[in-house]
Amino acid sequence: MIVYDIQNLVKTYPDQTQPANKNITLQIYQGEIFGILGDNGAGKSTLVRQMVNLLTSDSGSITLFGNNIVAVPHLVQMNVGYMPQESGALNNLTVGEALYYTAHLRGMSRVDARQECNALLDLWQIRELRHQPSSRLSGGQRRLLRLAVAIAGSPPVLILDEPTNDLDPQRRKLVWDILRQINQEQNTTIILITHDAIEAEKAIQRVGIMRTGELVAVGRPSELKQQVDRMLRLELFFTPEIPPSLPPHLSPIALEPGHWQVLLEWNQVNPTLNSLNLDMLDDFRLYSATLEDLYLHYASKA
Ligand SMILES: Nc1ncnc2c1ncn2[C@@H]1O[C@H](COP(=O)(O)OP(=O)(O)OP(=O)(O)O)[C@@H](O)[C@H]1O
Repeated sequence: MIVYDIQNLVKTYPDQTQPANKNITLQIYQGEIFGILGDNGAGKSTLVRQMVNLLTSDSGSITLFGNNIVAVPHLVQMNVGYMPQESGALNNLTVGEALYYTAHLRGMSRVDARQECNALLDLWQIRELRHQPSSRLSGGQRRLLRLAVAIAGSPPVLILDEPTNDLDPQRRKLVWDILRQINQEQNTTIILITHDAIEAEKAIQRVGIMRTGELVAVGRPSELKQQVDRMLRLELFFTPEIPPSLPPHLSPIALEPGHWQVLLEWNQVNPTLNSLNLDMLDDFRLYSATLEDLYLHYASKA
């Protein structure tokens, strides 16, 4: 069953010359975890903000469960738990109040909303913050509260804009575990934007990769990886001022100053290694492809 049907979506911000989204067509199916990956400024947040009706589109259409989201009031509010990337305070509500009122507004009785609040405090391991005003939380604590608010009342769809930002490794794992759990137990459809490609690989079932406002690849990671799977990732570490010379047909991706990545066919490995002046390198490593390589492959193609 199709949950979201997005057709030919275009959005240009008033003061911009280039569109932030160019003709995006995408279907999201019930019960899937769909990851949106892409570089900074690729148009990911713009896309999801249109999907939750916070931003109007210039043209194109979005339906949710078969109804146009602009034409049917409250459709998004009743069905979608949205966590924006920016996480300001929730109107000075305490943590417990934010969870209780959200669950109640999403249709739960007062008694059920109180139970939901308690369950969420335990699930997200934030019980000790129950009476704390949300304005006095740390960035990571606020992120967990925002996630808990998004899932309060068990909406059938979640849209999460960078759910693991600001979190330490232990809490990142908690987030991925909980998302997998509610997806499996409640068949919740989860759409998430992430830069956490390595962790996302364990959870997401389909991925859409965006580049300069366009969806450049959509599919299961395993399908998309067939393009790069036969490839190996060579990482080169060197003094930033003295980059190594590579055979001309290879284009390195600069991960940071003095750290390059090159995707190689198997038969290119030996000639490439032989061509390198190892005295000029601090180190090199060779890996098989991951979702992160897939993302770099599609997102950074010229
Ligand atoms: N409110 C705005 N007004 C004008 N331009 C905007 C606005 N928000 C975003 N943009 C521009 O639209 C483009 C897409 O931005 P968007 O925030 O959707 O990217 P993103 O993929 O979510 O990036 P990031 O990973 O950095 O969050 C960028 O060029 C950005 O500068």
